Amino acid sequence: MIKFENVQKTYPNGYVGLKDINLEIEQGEFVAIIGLSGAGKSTLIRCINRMHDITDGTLTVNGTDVKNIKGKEVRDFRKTIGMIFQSFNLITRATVLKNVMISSVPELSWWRRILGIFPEEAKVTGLESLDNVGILDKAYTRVDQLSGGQQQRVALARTLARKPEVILADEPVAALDPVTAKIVMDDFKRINKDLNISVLINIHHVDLALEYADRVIGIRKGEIVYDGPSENVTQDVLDEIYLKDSEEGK
Ligand SMILES: Nc1ncnc2c1ncn2[C@@H]1O[C@H](COP(=O)(O)OP(=O)(O)OP(=O)(O)O)[C@@H](O)[C@H]1O
Repeated sequence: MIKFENVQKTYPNGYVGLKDINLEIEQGEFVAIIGLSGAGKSTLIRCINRMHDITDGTLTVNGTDVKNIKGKEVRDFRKTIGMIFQSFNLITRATVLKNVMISSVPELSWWRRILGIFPEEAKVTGLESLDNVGILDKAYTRVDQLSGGQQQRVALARTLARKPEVILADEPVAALDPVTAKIVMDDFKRINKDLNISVLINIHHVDLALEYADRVIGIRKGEIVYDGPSENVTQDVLDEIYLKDSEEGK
C-alpha cells in the first residue's frame, strides 16, 4: 500500500508543490492522475520513489517510511518501484534485449556490461518481459530502429525485468499517436491485472484516463480535488479539476 498522510512538498525556492495530501493506494490498483500543467502531478509521483523529498507529513510504501531511508536503503527501495518517462530513456545504439538486461542486473561489473556478458537468468527474465509487452520478436533489434511506441514498450519491459511492486509513469503516452498510445495503455493494463503491479500514471488525455484507470485522482494547485472511481468523473468534476485561475470566482 502507498499511503500519504498530510504530505507537503515545498520546493527550495519556497513554492508549495503539494499541500496536505492524504491518499491510500492498495496493491494492484490502476490510478490515473490528472490535472492542468503545473498542478503537481509529477511532484506527486516523484515523491513516491524519493526522486523528490517530501517536506512534511508521512509517506509509506509497503511499510517503508520513504522520508527516513538513506543510502543503500534508498537504492534497495527504488528497485521495488519502476519508473517510466515520456522520453523512453533507452540506450538507442544497443539491442532491445541488452537494454532490458542492463537494468535487471544493476550490480553487474562494467566490463561485463561492455562485453555484453550477462547471466543466463537475466536473459530469461529479459525475454519474458519482452514477451509480456508483445515485442519478443524485436529482442535482437537495435532500439534506434524501433518506432516510438515500440520504444516505450521496451522501457516498460526493462522496468518489468526488475520485478517491481509499483510502476510510476510520467506522461508515458504523451509523445505517441492515439492508436499507439492505446497499445501502450493496453500493456499497462495487462501488466497491472496479470501481475498485480500497482500502476500510477500521470496523463493529460482524460479519455484514456477514464477508459483505462479504475481510479482517478484530480489535482489542482497541489491539492487533491477529486479522488474516486473513473466512472464517477462527470463534467462537473472535470470543470473543478481543470478550472483555470482566471475562471475562479466567475
Ligand atoms: N524544482 C522545482 N523548484 C521549484 N518549483 C518547482 C520545481 N519543480 C516543479 N516546480 C513547480 O511545481 C509545480 C508542479 O510541477 P509539476 O511538474 O509537478 O506539475 P505537473 O502537474 O506534473 O505539470 P505538467 O503536466 O506540465 O508536467 C509547478 O508550478 C512547477 O513550476
